[in-house]
Amino acid sequence: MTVRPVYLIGFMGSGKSSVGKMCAGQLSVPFIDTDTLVEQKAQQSISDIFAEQGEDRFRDIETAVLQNISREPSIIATGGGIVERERNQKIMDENGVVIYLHADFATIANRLQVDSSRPLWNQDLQKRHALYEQRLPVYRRWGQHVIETDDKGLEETVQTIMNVIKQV
Ligand SMILES: Nc1ncnc2c1ncn2[C@@H]1O[C@H](COP(=O)(O)OP(=O)(O)OP(=O)(O)O)[C@@H](O)[C@H]1O
Ligand SMILES: O=C(O)C1=C[C@@H](O)[C@@H](O)[C@H](O)C1
Ligand SMILES: [Mg+2]
Repeated sequence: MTVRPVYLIGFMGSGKSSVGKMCAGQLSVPFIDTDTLVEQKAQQSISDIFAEQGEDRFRDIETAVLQNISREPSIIATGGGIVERERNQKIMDENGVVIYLHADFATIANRLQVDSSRPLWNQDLQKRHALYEQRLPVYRRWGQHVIETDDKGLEETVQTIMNVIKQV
């Protein structure tokens, strides 16, 4: 495997946390989730941070935790909005390999239909869709590798990521 961290990027529900954890297990490297680090740093859930401190403050904490993650080999699941701050691209590009997990909006809507822990998913359909459309080109630009997940289950997505990692 690459001697550098692997950063998974993609929209909410693209599978970064679930497949990231599985990949790290197979590779016996640490699994790191920026959302978890943000919650630990703020001592609050993501929903509470958004409600009480606002999205801008959430983004500040997110960039700070991204910057501070060890540069040892690991699998890092980023938050879906990591592309909201330009600086995050520089941090990831300089330190590791960036893999974009793509899923169509319909696939995501299907995966997240019962979810209420994501404040930006928990808004009306038009806004969610606009957010998706706005971010899509950014994920594609930032991803050094792109993995299509629509027609893949968790296991198959993990195997595809492993194949990419073997080659970098
Ligand atoms: N390829 C897949 N096949 C089937 N289910 C999937 C797939 N990828 C993700 N899921 C399901 O979608 C849900 C959300 O996945 P996950 O939490 O990993 O997304 P995420 O990219 O980490 O989202 P966020 O940006 O909000 O952290 C989970 O229930 C997960 O099991
Ligand atoms: O897409 C987003 O902006 C977010 C995705 C989640 O991973 C969390 O980071 C939070 O809910 C915001
Ligand atoms: Mg996640």
